[in-house]
Amino acid sequence: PLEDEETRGKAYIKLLNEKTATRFNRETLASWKYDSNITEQNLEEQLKVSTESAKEAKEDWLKTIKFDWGSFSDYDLRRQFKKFSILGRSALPEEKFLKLEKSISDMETIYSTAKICDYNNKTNCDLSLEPEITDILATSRDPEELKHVWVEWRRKNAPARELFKEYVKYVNEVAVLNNFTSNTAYWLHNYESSTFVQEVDTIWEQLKPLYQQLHAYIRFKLRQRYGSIVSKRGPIPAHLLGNMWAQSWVNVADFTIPDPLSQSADITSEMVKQGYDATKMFKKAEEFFVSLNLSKMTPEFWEQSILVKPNDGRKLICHASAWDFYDGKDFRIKQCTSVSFEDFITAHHEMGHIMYFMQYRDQPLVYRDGANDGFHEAVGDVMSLSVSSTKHLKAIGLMDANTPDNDAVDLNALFMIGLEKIAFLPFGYLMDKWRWGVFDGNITSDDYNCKWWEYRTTIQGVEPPVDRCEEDFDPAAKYHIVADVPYLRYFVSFVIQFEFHKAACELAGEYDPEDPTKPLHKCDIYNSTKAGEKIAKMLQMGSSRPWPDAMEVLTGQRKMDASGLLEFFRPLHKWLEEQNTKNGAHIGWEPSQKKCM
Ligand SMILES: C=C(C[SeH])C(=O)N1CCC[C@H]1C(=O)O
Ligand SMILES: [Zn+2]
Repeated sequence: PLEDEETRGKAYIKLLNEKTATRFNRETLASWKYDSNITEQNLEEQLKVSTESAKEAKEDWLKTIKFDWGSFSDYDLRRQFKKFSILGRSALPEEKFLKLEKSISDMETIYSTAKICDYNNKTNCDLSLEPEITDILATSRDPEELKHVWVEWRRKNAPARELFKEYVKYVNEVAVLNNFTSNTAYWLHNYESSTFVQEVDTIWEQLKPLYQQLHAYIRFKLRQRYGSIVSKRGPIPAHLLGNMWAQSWVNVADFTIPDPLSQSADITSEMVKQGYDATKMFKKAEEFFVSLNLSKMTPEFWEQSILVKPNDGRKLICHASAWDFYDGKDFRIKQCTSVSFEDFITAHHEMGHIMYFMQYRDQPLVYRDGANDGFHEAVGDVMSLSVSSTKHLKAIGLMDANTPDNDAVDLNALFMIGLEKIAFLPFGYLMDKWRWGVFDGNITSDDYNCKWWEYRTTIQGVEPPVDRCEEDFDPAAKYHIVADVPYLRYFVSFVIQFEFHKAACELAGEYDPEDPTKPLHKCDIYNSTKAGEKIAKMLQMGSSRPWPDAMEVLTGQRKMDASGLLEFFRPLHKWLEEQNTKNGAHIGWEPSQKKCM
């Protein structure tokens, strides 16, 4: 009878969680070994472990689906069985499984080992994305050099096109084997809402006016700086925005900041001056979490993490990442850290992942995940919103303590955060919009690249510095595309992190909607154990309940909405509108004149 089966099911799922944690630990150790040291042997070992693991997963899955778990009375038991009943990639027959794993690791290896030649010294062809090319895009003000690195990086990644086509075929097969219509539906089921894409579209429509104001202002300033290569009314040339993907504009702050006279020395030079190194950056990030009464990093974290690019000549994947080894104590970050404010923020971002891993480590394995993927990306960023406030930068000595506490200084700080957060939104939106089109078959391999540029020009308002064609494959210039990492999580994160920040700031007594002397953008939750307590409670839930239940614990709300972000940037929005009116800047952009054949 059912109650015996439900009792048996409880015992079964407990063992399955423990067995799966051990298997995930073995898999993750093999992946770490390859990602942190790209060699044929480490790849072979990694493929062997994941193939072995897939076989075990399938055997377990065949037992799991035998239970009539849908009729169990216990919600939690049903939820665990439901999650385990989705087998994932292990559903593929072995040789296709291997082909899929290999196509992804081959694409990632092209990306992680690609090098280009130096524009100013053609004999040096040893420039990697991190740190060399990233630094050039951040600091060069020579449009020809910027064009060179932009085009060359894409030329070196175009060979991923054929591998990507094969990847699309196999991930769609995995989706169908798991009873999803395509990989799009498989990715979206993480958000447990049949209307999630509509919710995202609605939020983007609410945020577009703010983005258009920032875009108009930045285009005006770039035209002042670079002249007619920046048009008055067209999209912004993507290579001039200080970032390989134009997804963050913080590196053009020096000539666009609202009040240059009130701008303190840029934080990066302060960090260099004060002898910051990678370890100090991560220790500072840990200090922030500990100030909220959240956990310290484990000894294994400091022993096993890779916080600076190894200089022993090895090849590795430098894209920053945080790792859970599913044993409750081994948690690591791999980041090729440069001493810069941008990387200081990323350090907080990655440590936010580690914090989440630690907070939910006592959950059953199947719940050791974000409430949705956006939650996982938001944790560290919530801390960074406080760290980036003038109040905090002064408190940790990265901004001169004598800097006056006035609106001009606060507007500069708000502008800096806007160059990161507002600029990102259309990019965070279009990355998966394009991939959903590809997985659903609406975008065929004949128009991968020109559809990509259609979205980039119409949604993000940026254009390539030179004409493009279908032989190019510009999406592969972005890590997440070649590494099979969904991207909607970052758009979701950039919206909900302001809801979390707003709730945390109220708990910390740092923000009061009725008190104009406590606006949201001046809030710093540092040392607020009250805020920390609620954040911890939300994180401890992992994915044990649908994400609105987790959000409700911290914010009292159950919906993703843009009001927190719009409230945070209200003063900047007003200032941008005034500036654009004063400058007669065109709002929005006309179609690009660049070709894509
Ligand atoms: C830092 C990470 C590792 Se989860 C990252 O990929 N991010 C963080 C912000 C957006 C996205 C990107 O770099 O494109
Ligand atoms: Zn992340």
